[in-house]
Order: sequence, then C-alpha cells, then structure tokens
Amino acid sequence: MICVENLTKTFTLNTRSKKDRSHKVDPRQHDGVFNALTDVSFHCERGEVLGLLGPNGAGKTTALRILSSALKPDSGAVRINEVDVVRSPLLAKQKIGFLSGKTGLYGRLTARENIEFFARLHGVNDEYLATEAETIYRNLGIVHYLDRRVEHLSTGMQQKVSIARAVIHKPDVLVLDEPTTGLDIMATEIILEFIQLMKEQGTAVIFSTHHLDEVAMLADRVTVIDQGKSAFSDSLQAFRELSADRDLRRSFMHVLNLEKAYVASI
Ligand SMILES: Nc1ncnc2c1ncn2[C@@H]1O[C@H](COP(=O)(O)OP(=O)(O)OP(=O)(O)O)[C@@H](O)[C@H]1O
Repeated sequence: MICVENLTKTFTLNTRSKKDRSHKVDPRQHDGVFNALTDVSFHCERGEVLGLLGPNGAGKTTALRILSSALKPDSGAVRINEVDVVRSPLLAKQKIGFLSGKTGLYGRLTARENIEFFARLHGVNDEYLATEAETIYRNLGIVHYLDRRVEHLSTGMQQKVSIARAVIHKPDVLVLDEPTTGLDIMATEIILEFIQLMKEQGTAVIFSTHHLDEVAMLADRVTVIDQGKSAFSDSLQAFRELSADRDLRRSFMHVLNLEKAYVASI
C-alpha cells in the first residue's frame, strides 16, 4: 500500500547553525550540511498500523514530512499503490491525510469551518459533509464544539479537530506525527481508539510516538529510525522477540545499541 525506499535528505545549514556547538558533536553534520536522513525504508499495508519510533532528532518528522509531500527527498522513493508521491505530489495529497506537530488550523475560524474548508480544497462534496462527516465528528468526540472558534479550544480539542481535518477526504494512508504528545489521558484514549477504527476501515496508518504502550496497543509493524537510518523495520512480534523477555523498551534499546556499535565500527 505505502512503500518507502531508501530516503535521503540533507539540509544546508545557515551560518548560525554551523557555529552552534551543540551540532558539532552530531556525526551527521559536516561541511555546512546536515544529513538528516541517510537511508530510511519501511512499508505499511492496507488495514495495518505502523509505529515509528526513534530518539529525539532521529529523523522521524523529516521522514513523515516527505511521506506527506510537504518536503522533497534528495533521493529515494515513496509510493502509494501506483502513485509516486515525489513525482505526483498533488495526486498524493488526495491519498494521504497528514497530522503534523503544528496544527495549521485557522484560529479565527470555527472547528467546522476549518474542516470543511480543507474538505472542499480536496473536492469533498456537500452531501458527504452533511452525512458521513458527522460520523467522524462523533467518533472523535468533537460534535459539541464544532461551532466554536479554534483559538478558544484547548490543545487536546484542537488536536482532535486537526485529526478530523486530516481524514475528512477519506485518505488511503493516514500519517500522524506524535498525535498524542501533550494530551491528557481521555484525549489520548479517544485518538488511539480512532486510529484503531481507521485501521479496521482499511486505512494504512503510520504514527510516530515516544510511547511504547501505544505501539504495543496498536501497531502491526514497527520501524525504528536512529541517526537518520531505519535501524529496524519488521512486525511488532519480531520487534518483541529482540528482547529475551519480550519487553518493548529492551527491544528498543537493543536496536539503538546495535546501531551505535555498528556506527562505532566503521
Ligand atoms: N530545516 C532544517 N535544517 C537543518 N536541520 C534540520 C532541519 N529540519 C530538521 N533538521 C534536523 O534534522 C534532525 C532530524 O529532525 P526531526 O525533526 O526529523 O527528528 P525527530 O526524530 O522527529 O525528533 P523528535 O522526536 O525530537 O521530534 C534534527 O537534528 C533536526 O535538527
């Protein structure tokens, strides 16, 4: 369904970043450039959830922005069935729903206006908005504040509106960058249940997270990105089996240590 192959992405650093001492220790920086991604590959089938893990700064957001066609890779491929995301970004946008760290909602518009504006950009018709969209609103628990201005909503409320906006055009693939970060237990629960529902409806869902319990609950596949490379990409079961006691935290540490040992040896 969605196949990501050998992505690379280099950022040119500005003069200030070049002088920034904190960057000097990162082996990915040299000669005024930062190699954010050097080799990232994974895939996710219809009706599957892929949990994307990795330490801070590993390259998860960079990879997800490329998937959503917000950013162009230097090399590598992203394909959704027959559609080449890099070559046909407009077509790809119809097939992908993307939730990024920044909500991108218009504060002075109501939640409903935000969602419907985005829906119309994607050619969603009024009949659908009047009927089936209500199911999305109910499933996300946002019905009672749809007509309030976004600037007056809490972080959790805004996040759920952003998710509604990301799925309103019925994408084949849903990409969520840290969807539960900073949210309370109830908002988190609703979002995790919503991901499960999308999976049951046949959507391929890719979400990044620092919470291993979310991966245990939802993921069929796991990809770990470390230092711009996919250090592990396989089923949840294979990930568990990396540790003798099938503990996900230990599996995660195992992947990172192996990767570091490898980097040290070259
Ligand atoms: N435009 C840019 N210019 C220079 N460096 C960048 C740029 N965007 C990202 N980076 C660097 O690329 C690296 C990967 O960043 P990215 O945001 O993809 O990491 P992440 O895995 O999502 O981290 P986190 O878990 O903290 O959100 C970081 O070191 C970041 O500073």
